[in-house]
This record gives sequence, C-alpha cells and structure tokens, in this order.
Amino acid sequence: MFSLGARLTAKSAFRANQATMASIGVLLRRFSVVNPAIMRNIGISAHIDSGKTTFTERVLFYTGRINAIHEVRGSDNVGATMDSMELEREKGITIQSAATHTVWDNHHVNIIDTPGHVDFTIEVERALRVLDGGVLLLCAASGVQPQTLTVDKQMKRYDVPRIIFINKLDRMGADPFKCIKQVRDRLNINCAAVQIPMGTENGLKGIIDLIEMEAVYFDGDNGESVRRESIPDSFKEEADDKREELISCLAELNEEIEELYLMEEEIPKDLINSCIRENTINLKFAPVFMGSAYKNTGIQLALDGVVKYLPDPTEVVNQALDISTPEEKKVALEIDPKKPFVGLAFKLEENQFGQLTYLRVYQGTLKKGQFLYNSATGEKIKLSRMVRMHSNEMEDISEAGPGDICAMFGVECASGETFTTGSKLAMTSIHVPDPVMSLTIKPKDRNDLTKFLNALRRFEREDPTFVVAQNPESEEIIISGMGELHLFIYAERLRREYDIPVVVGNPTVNYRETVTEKYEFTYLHKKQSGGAGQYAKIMGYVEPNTEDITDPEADTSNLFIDATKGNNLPNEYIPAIEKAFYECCKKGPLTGYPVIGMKFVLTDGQVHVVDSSQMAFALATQGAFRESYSSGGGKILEPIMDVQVTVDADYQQGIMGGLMKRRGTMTDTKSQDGMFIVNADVPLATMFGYATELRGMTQGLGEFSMEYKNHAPVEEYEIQDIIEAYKKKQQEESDF
Ligand SMILES: Nc1nc2c(ncn2[C@@H]2O[C@H](COP(=O)(O)OP(=O)(O)OP(=O)(O)O)[C@@H](O)[C@H]2O)c(=O)[nH]1
Repeated sequence: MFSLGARLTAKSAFRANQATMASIGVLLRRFSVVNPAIMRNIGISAHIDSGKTTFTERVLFYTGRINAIHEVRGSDNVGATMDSMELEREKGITIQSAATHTVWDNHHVNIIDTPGHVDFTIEVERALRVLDGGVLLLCAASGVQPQTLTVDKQMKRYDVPRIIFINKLDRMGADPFKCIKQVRDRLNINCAAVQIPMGTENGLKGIIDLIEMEAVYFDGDNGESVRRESIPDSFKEEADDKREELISCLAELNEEIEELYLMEEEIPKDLINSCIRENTINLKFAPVFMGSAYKNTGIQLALDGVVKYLPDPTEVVNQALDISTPEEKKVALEIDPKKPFVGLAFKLEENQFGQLTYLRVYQGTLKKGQFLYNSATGEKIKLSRMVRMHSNEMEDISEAGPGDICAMFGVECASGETFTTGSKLAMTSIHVPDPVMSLTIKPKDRNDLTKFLNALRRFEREDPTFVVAQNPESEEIIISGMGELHLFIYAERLRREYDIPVVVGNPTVNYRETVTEKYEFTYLHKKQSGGAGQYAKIMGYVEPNTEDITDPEADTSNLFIDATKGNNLPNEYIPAIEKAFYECCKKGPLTGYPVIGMKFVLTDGQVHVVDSSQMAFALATQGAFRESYSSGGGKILEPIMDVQVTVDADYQQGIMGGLMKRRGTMTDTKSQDGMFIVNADVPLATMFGYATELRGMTQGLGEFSMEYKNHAPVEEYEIQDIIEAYKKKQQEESDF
C-alpha cells in the first residue's frame, strides 16, 4: 500500500528529524525554556544486560543525536555512546546513569539511562524520582528476571507510569507473549500488546501495529527507514486475535470502548489512543511494544509510544516541603515558568571541568547568572554556567523551564539537595538505603594519601550509598556500600581514573545493636575522694523505640525523652545527658557498631551542690547506658538480604541446600517453564562468594539478585564469634 512512496517519505522523515534536531538544537541554545506539554522525562529500567544501552543508542541515532551506531562490546572498540566511563565500556555494563536529551516528533525527550545491577539501585531510584515516565525493558527470551522485580518495585514506589518494550525478539527462544504473561502474573501489571512481531529469532521481519493494523518494516543499513504496508495474509489471523485481546482489555477500563466492543462496532483509533494514554498515566495499564534493538527493529515505534502515552510534566503532581513550618507542610509545585524557581540536584558527576550537578526544574525558571539558595545548607551561590547533557558531551544554555532536566557547573552540593531562589522549600528526600557492607582500603603508595582521600570524598558526594569513614585509632579507611560489586567498582575507579593503586581488605558486614526489653535504672556516678569531686545521679528507663525492629518500614532512630518533673535535676544538666546518650548510641557496647531503635527516658535525678557538673552527668549517662544495655536484652542485629535465585529446574535441590547452608530461610518458591525460582532471606555475612558458587553449580546459567531487606537478631550461636572478633580487633588497634 505504501511501498516506494512510503519508503521515501520515511527516509525523508528521518532526515527531517535530523534537520529538526539541528535547528531545534540551535533554538534551544538561545531560547531554552521548552513548553512542558511537549516534554517527556523518561528513564529506561531493566534487568542487567536486557539491552538498555543498545536501545538508547538506537534512540539517539534515530532522533539524529548521533550519526553512527556503536555496539556495546562492539568490534569497532568505540563502545556505546551512553557508556561513557572507560570501565563501563570494558565490562559492557552500565554503571553510572547518564542523562541525555533529544527530540522526537517535535517533542523534547530527556532520557536517563539507568544501570541494571542491583548494587547500583540508588542510581535507579534517583533517576525515577525525577522522571515522569519509564520504559520497562524485558528480554524476549528471559522474560521477567530478578532485577526486573526490583526495578518494578522502584517504579511502583514512585508511581512512575510506564510502557513496556520487549527487546531481543531475534534471540533464540524469544517469546513476547510468554513475557506478557509473566508481567501480568509476576509483576501484577495490567498490560496488553499493542504490537506483534512478524516472525522471531532469525525470522524477524518487522512489527505489526495493532492500533493502525499495519505491518511495519525497518529498512536501510540501520533500520532508519520506516515502511508501513498492509498486513501479510499469514499474520492476519494472529493480528486480529491479539487486537481483540487489546480491545477487550481496554474495554474494562473505558465504557465507551466497552459499548462499541459489545456492539461489535468499529472503535476509533483516537479513542483507543486516548484510553491507553489516560490509563497508562493513571497506572492502570501498560502498553507493550516489542522489537530488537540490536537488529534495529521497532525502536521508532516505541519512541512514538513515549510521546503518545507517557505523561508530560504538567500531568504529574509534584510536592515540596515547606521547611519554614515546624511540621514541614506539603506544598504543591506549579509548572509555571514565572513562579519562584525550585529544583532538585539528583546526580553529581566530576569531570575535567569540575563538578557537574544534574538538576530537575520543578517550578519556575533556572537562569544563568542567577543567585540560588541551597535549602539544606543555606548557602547562596551564583550560577555561572548551565548546560544540557548529551551522554558525556554538553551544550551551553542560559535558561531551563519547569519540568526540564539540565546540569549546572561549579556548584558545590551533595546529591538530593534542593535549590531555590529564596523560598524555604525542599523536595521530599530521596529514599537512601543504609550501606550493608564495608571494606578497608588504602593506597599502595603512602604518597598518594591526599589524592586518595580527595577522590573518596568526591565519590561520597556523588553517591549517597557510598560512605567513607576513618577508624580514629588505627587511621584505617573504611568504605561502605551496597554490595561487593559496588565497592569493587570504586576501588577500580581509583586505579583507573585517579591512577591510585589500592589494597583492599576482606569485606565485613555492618552489624547494628539494639535493646529488646524495658529496663529501669537508677545510676549514681560518684567520685569524691581527692581533688575536685564528681556527683551525678539519674533515674529513668530504656526500652525499644519501635514495636518490631525487623519490620523493613520500622523507624530505627534512637530517641531521648526528658520526662523529669520538679527541680531535682536542674535544666542545665539535661543537654549533657541527652548528648551523652546519643554519643553512646554511636558505638554499641557489644560490637562497636551503632545502636538503633533505642529509647532513653529520663525521669529524675539528684545533684550535689558542689560536685555536680555536666561532665559528671555525661559519665553517669554512660554508666546507665552500659548497665541498661546488659540488663535490657542488648542484641546484635545483622543485615538480611532478600535473595532471589533463578535456575534450571534440574538444579533445584542443590540451590536450596546451598541457601540453607548459608542460614537462608526460604520465603517463596516457584517452578515455571522449566525454571526454578526461589526467594530466601539470607544473612549478608554468609553471602560473600555466592556468585562464584552459583556459577560453578549451574555451569554459569544460574542468576541471582539480592537487595537489603532488614536488620534482624543474630542467631545465638553466632553472637560469641562476633563479639570475639570485635574484642580481637580492639586489641589489635590498641597494640598498633
Ligand atoms: N540478540 C540481541 N542482543 C542484544 C539486543 N539488544 C542488546 N543486545 C546485546 O545484549 C548485551 C547487553 O546489552 P546492553 O545494551 O549493554 O544492556 P544493558 O541493559 O544496557 O546492560 P547493563 O547496563 O549492564 O544493565 C550486549 O551484548 C548487546 O549487544 C537485541 O535486541 N538482540
């Protein structure tokens, strides 16, 4: 039907898009405030190796942002454009997300390429926090994989509407409809295909569009020419069936469609499209696209889907906290370029020109030369340079309007901080999990020490889940993070980016301590022989500050309550007692790890006219703390990981046995299509080296993911070993 004419039109449309890109690029540089209605802020989330980078590379190519395609691990040694760090190119995985912008169908699209590995979930979380919509990528042969579940949870946490793209239709065993079933069953997402493939594996010829009811082919060297034809006879029946499935799914969401469907009448395309859009944005539906990024098939249609079905910034509600009110009242932000500016710094990057801060504008307009306030620190800064990022290249701009994403230069801040032009507003904080494991690290050459510390500080500002601490006694540097790979990558970056070879110690687990019972204390600190005397008496009780410390949602903070009545204890001593309590919590008596979830209630006390002092009360608090701790059921808590292993059903016994040996408790098991999937809660302390064990056991075919779940009490028989290890370490440090 469209044949040659259509082909030429498509080619010229591709060129036209490149030309539009160029001219819009010029325009953007001058007038950079974009109408929010034509803006899309999207992220691409998936399990590791599903093809996010390859997909993004195609998007950049088809939108005219780059003029050649480079493969991840390709033979041209260039590497994909979005994987800008050398290490990413070598390993072929995306470590840091890169932000880029492009134009498609006259829409301004900001894309964040997010990493898939579980150790880098903070990158995914931060990206999702600032995006309005997402593309959930699945591999057509592997379907829903462990990390798909994690990113799905994150998307749900931030209410991110999504379209789904089933990639790798060219792979052996590709079955998009099996994937759709898994998405429905395992992710509980109401979804339906808006396309079907014309063939799979080597026979993949193109895609059938179930809304237009047309066959779509991708011609040219790189699939850049989109050709639409009538559906070949051999696919007509399947296309009719799957369209029927789509319509019946939409009929449940829309009365007008339901009526037409029941009357067996023609349903207008506009109605189908508006129903999909509305329900995608309301999180009631997800349209499923499909193709093969590697074989240049289907990407342009998915881009059309982004524009057609994902929300623009005006369709998403964003709130800030008014930090000038004690209860931090929620304030709705308005997508209005004239309102006072509010923006969130969601990612930091250091490059040869200095610190680059990625920022999402939520309200008002960010302008070059403007003075900005950092809501967290109160600092005032002048914005001297702002840019739009395209992978690791940039364009200077002078303004960015509401809903837009840009980057600022030369602004010192930490990620997650809010900037305003004076209003006392802060965006809600980004959920940051506590680091679960640590390593000691030092430079091989002591002369590198200053450079080494500076680099670590920089990483720490970029990544809130990466924490650097120094043991004051041994001066040993300890880095903490979300897993072995997370910390290993930083050790590698020190070597590669800063030329600092390092030595790392054995990984250790971050234990915590807590009290489990109420204990009433009356503690007297008295030293009245010789010299200035000391006298302080305090009464009160300690108890758990939360009902169930193992509940992942539990508030694990410590709390001091002054419940004194009368004048036995003058006010001047209370701050010293409070401070001493919080100091004690920093280092638990059993293992030296922090105490969490403990309440300290001070009810009464006694002073001596001459010998009482703030110091005496601080020492009394320490004594009361120690006493309460040993009598109040002091416990050691260890990080428990939610581990999911997916293996061929043949390995079921071995995998279960292996997890039990690692003190795992199975929480769920499933057998599906010859695969066995097990979820288990396993102490992190036993998980070191699991990747190697799994590889060995399953001939490299098993997969696992793990995510921090909670801290739970250590088994009785383990406690003594941990305490002994702590004592030994203390001894070594005092000998040092
Ligand atoms: N057969 C096939 N291979 C693909 C396709 N898309 C990507 N790949 C390959 O799959 C591998 C992983 O692709 P990436 O694009 O790096 O995947 P990713 O999801 O960005 O990976 P991470 O960032 O590490 O999570 C590479 O070897 C790609 O060439 C596809 O459509 N078909």
